Amino acid sequence: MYELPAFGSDSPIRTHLTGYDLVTKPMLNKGMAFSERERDVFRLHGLLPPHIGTIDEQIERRLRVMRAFNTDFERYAFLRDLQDTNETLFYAVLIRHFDELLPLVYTPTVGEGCQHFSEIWRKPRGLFLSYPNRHRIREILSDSRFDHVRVIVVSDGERILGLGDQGAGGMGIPIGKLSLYTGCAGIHPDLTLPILLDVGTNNHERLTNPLYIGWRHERIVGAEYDVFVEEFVSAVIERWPNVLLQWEDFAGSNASRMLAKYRDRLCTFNDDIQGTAAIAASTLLAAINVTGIPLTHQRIAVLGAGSAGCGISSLLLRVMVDAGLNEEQARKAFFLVDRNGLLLEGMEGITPAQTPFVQQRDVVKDWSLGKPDQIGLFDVVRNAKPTVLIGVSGQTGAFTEPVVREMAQNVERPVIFPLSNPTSRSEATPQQLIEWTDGRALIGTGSPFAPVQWHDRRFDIDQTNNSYIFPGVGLGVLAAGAKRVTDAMFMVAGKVVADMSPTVSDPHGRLLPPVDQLRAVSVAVARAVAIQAQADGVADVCDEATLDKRIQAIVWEPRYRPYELVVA
Ligand SMILES: NC(=O)C1=CN([C@@H]2O[C@H](COP(=O)(O)OP(=O)(O)OC[C@H]3O[C@@H](n4cnc5c(N)ncnc54)[C@H](O)[C@@H]3O)[C@@H](O)[C@H]2O)C=CC1
Ligand SMILES: CC(=O)C(=O)O
Ligand SMILES: [Mg+2]
Repeated sequence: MYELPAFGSDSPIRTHLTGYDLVTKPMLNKGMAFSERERDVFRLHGLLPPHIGTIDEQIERRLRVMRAFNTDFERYAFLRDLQDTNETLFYAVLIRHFDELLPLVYTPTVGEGCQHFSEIWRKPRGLFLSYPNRHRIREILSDSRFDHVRVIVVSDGERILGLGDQGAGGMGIPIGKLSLYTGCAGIHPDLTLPILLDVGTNNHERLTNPLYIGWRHERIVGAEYDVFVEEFVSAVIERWPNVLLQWEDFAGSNASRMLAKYRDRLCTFNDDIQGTAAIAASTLLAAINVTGIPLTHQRIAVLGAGSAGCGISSLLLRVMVDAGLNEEQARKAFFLVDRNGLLLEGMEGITPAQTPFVQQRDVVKDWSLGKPDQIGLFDVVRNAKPTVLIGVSGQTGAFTEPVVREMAQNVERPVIFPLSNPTSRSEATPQQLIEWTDGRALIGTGSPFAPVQWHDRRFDIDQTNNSYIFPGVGLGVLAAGAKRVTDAMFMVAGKVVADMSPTVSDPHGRLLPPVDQLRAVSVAVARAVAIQAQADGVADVCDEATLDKRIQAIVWEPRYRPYELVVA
């Protein structure tokens, strides 16, 4: 149909598509920017209005239309449509206006996008692998349109951000994540494939919505679920032996089980566990530049001991061990609080991922508690006096005023990360945290928040989101030709972002580079990840200059190339 050019280059794209077939192909459509000569050669006269435009003009036109909508959800739907109509233009707008567009194509608005996915579905993008089609997975993947695929993001829609089970509507997340692979790391859209494993939904609203696009069935679970996922993964390995497979927004134990099961069989990682951990570490390391309290002296309370909570704790534990603590000392610094309170030895239902972080009963025996039979977050804050408080519970407002004020009494600069998404699920708002700590809190949020004005000071709010990590990890994996993804690759990714923190040179600076620098961040992450992949023996070794060339050769810029007609 058309040949992918070397991505970094402006060499012509060769295609045999003409006329309507050309302008309706999102990856080739240039709208009114087709030149006079191209209109002659590709028989576009009449299909397009006579005006010949530029991409800059198109960006302005689209922005004007987008801004005229009343709601962000309408803007989301508009941008999804643009992506499915003219992909180059979609990315050109995104990259030039990251600040404005990231919250629309990603969190928080993508959450609404998933909730209302069935109402706005218009054109195929990615693959829905539905349980009733389980015998056809290989056939579906075999389509030649997917020959170039190098990165897959897959979800089963069960834990979409903090919004719970969205069934097939969860497809909005793989689409959004892969938009960031292209937007932040320049991975060409044709190398990416969003996949939704449609194994049913337990969301009653979705099941009873006549417009619901998914398989109308309660979720399959247990052995049937595992066999289905196995069928999917083995078909993926067969079709693309070197693909990078990212697991996203799987619920509860499925996330860690699937990662453990497949991480040695293909090049794969779980973003909620590993990507989140890396950016939480970056933000904490940046905060340490401000507080001066070394990592080895930090006490860390985590609300929500699920995928993200355990992933963050595991990586921070490793970083603490690297900083000089032994493992036993480091474990004592973690206080993980889940639905039933602080994780304690002997508690029922402790998962394998939580096991390293259960506290000894001895530690809490003299604590003063609100209720004798359960140790809640307030009790932890009062007694353990954490220096860091991280929220990955999906529970709106769980960082209450008493909790935050108590923490601020014990710590000069409380480090507080309400990481749950979307905005409506945040454990506290930055405004609250600043007020309750008299402006002393160092804050990282999962979703974007506007700057906070407090007395005569303005606080920029940093977005502690895995979007700083996964696009660069993907680019690094591709550039290195890595066969597996190691934990150390996430560790270095986290450290690189910390090294780019404005706090390295300015203790009053913001914690993270602003999101409009995500392209530079992703390239730096990619470089470090690729070098680590080589050091870990999961990629062939090459010198750094070669690596840089490979990264440059992959990074695609959204601009129009000239076209050449291939006569069949
Ligand atoms: N900022 C970021 O980059 C990321 C943010 N997240 C957010 O973190 C949240 C959790 O994600 P996962 O860990 O993947 O989900 P998960 O479902 O694996 O874990 C959530 C945990 O919170 C616990 N929980 C629920 N209610 C609670 C309560 N009242 N008190 C204490 N614990 C409670 C659950 O029992 C569960 O263990 C979501 O809102 C998600 O959007 C997740 C990944 C990345
Ligand atoms: C950011 C992300 O991956 C989540 O909230 O699940
Ligand atoms: Mg996620």
